Amino acid sequence: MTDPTITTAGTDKIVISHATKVIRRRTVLDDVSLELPRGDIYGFSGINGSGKTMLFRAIAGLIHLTSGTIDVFGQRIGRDASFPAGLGLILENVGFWEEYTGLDNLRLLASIRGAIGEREIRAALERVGLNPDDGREYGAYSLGMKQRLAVAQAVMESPGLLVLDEPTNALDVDGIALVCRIIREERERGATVLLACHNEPDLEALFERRFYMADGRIVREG
Ligand SMILES: Nc1ncnc2c1ncn2[C@@H]1O[C@H](COP(=O)(O)OP(=O)(O)OP(=O)(O)O)[C@@H](O)[C@H]1O
Repeated sequence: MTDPTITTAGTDKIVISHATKVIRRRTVLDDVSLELPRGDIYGFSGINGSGKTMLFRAIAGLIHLTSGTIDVFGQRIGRDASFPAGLGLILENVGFWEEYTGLDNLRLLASIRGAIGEREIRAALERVGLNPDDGREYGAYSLGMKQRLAVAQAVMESPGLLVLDEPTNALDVDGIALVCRIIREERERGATVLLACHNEPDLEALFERRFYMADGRIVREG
């Protein structure tokens, strides 16, 4: 029998309805409503503090909305699921273990879901140009290597939804081109991609729809 608490409408889209978040009497997300069909690359632009990261945190289930709802492919976040099933995430301040190598970091993260094994983990590292057998600890990585590892962990489980907040931070020209290629490949695989960035023409060229945010609101599309 179908569980009546599971939302079945909109299984092929992300539906954000009047999403509002107030933190210490400041409205940081203000009545955001969007429908994002599965399978496209959606870009979010806006000045610092306009609410892109807050929106991404809400979609990822990392913050609870003050009011409004977010349904990801038919699952209401915070009710049917704590976070979207099959989520790959890059957000600032999402940490790795400093004293472990990149490979050991990914092994630990992969062990949470148990969905992939050693072969996929190594392939994810190679895909972002990191050597799986590099013995250095994460704490000794350069900023660009750290960002590459963040991309590897986001894509390693072939997620259905990629939420990428400034995924090319700290990357050189080659790194940016590589991440753009990976995002394009992920989209071709069928992933839906939400992407926030600042003046990154290479990333912006990937956007299929683009939303501008200001003061916690979507102010325009285009
Ligand atoms: N933990 C917090 N407590 C209170 N306010 C916060 C917190 N985190 C963010 N904010 C506020 O929420 C608003 C939206 O911030 P957010 O990080 O979503 O912006 P952004 O568009 O991602 O900016 P950036 O381009 O700098 O990453 C800002 O005014 C910020 O000061």
